[in-house]
Amino acid sequence: MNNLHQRSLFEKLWQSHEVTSLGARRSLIYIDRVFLHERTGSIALQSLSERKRKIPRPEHVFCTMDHIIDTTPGRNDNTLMPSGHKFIQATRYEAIKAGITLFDLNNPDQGIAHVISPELGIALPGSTLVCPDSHTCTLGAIGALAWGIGSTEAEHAMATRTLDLEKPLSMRIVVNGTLRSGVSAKDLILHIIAEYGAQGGNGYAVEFAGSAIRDMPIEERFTLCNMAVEFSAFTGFIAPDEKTIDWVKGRDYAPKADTAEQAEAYWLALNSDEGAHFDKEIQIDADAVSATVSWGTNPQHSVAVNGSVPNPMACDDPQQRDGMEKALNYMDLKAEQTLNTVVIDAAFIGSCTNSRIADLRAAAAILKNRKIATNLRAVCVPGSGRVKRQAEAEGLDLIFTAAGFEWREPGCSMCFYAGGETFGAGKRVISSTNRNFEGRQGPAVKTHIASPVTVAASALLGRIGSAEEII
Ligand SMILES: CC(C)[C@H](C(=O)O)[C@@H](O)C(=O)O
Ligand code: SF4
Repeated sequence: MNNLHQRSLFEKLWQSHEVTSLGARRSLIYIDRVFLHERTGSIALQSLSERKRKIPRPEHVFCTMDHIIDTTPGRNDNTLMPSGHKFIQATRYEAIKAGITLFDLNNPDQGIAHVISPELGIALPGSTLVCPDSHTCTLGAIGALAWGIGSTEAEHAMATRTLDLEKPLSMRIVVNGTLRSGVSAKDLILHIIAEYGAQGGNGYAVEFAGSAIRDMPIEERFTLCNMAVEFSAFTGFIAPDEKTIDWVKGRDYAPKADTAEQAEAYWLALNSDEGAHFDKEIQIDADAVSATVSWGTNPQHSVAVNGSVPNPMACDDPQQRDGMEKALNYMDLKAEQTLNTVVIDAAFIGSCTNSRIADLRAAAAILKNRKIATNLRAVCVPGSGRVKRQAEAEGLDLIFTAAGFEWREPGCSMCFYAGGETFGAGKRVISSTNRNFEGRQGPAVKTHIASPVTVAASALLGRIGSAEEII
């Protein structure tokens, strides 16, 4: 039974940040922290400074270099993106002038925005954080209300600490049961998007709940929420629990001493009340999820690694059928072709989806004492300087390089061609990233998205394959 006192987590997060109602589902929402990167943040900073607008609370604004920077060892401001160094230098100049915190190329804490903002305790449970980048929803994993905005909104948020927002509808995705061994959050989110469509979350703020989510380590929760935007959701989030508190505790920008205790008690109360209303609910059986890989040009085009490419003729919706046919054509695949016979040219482990320490450990466990297939190029790019150092302290870098992977400096790298890094025209890549759109990883590149263990296993096999085939 619903009543007005029973509120969903989303209601609690929204109401605790509502400065005022602007009528007709619009509210002015208080923004706790703004995060920027050099690709879009530089534009917002430059525009603010041209209009002579100051950032009144610069201590709440942070900026990293991740998108277009070079990720090869010994890097400098030069990048494969034509005139990319100008973005980097403009970001540096404006960030210093505005007095915000900058994680510059040589900063030991530099990394991908969505990896470092929780890692440093800048994103916190119960807080609002915005960034001109669509994967800001990643931070919902620890119970933050975080979403991607445009550069103009970023200017507004920096200048006023508020944003005028239309309230999304609420959805709860309840995942009960247990994910099978070798099946991770990445497989789960690809499964959900394949099942309910890339538009399935459009207009909704999505809470992930259920026993499989409670059982999930925090690092996998980041992966799950990261792809809420690939489901077209406004954002995705998970109620904080003891695991969240342990993960956040003591981080650089997290509350300290007495305020930490108060904050932790508050965070633990941030969950959906029994009987709270949701505009939509979906139930997923975790036991039914297999290791999953994309075959097409949209994350919705995903199937079990051991399965086969669907036949567009079997699809009733003419628009979707057309999309599937175009995707098969671009990906150079045939309807009903078995996926684990598809030969790959390259493998990539990295991105804000899967470049945290748990991802690298999981991939390294598959690669240990093994070698990647001949004629295959494989690259691993840790998500942050901290992840990289931790991995090196554990000897994971040596496992990757002994297997034949390149080991690089933190950044978005081959997740997105914006920085110019690519495996080369027309190559077929198995990738731990979140987007498989045409040209996403470079001209004519064919991207198959999968979990880090599937990427590692496929790199060894030289074709798409699951970890089950290795162990
Ligand atoms: C460049 C940036 C705005 C973009 C985003 O919004 O997500 C990028 O990070 C991506 O993954 O496509
Ligand atoms: S790693 Fe990829 S998805 Fe994530 S912010 Fe960078 S470009 Fe976007």
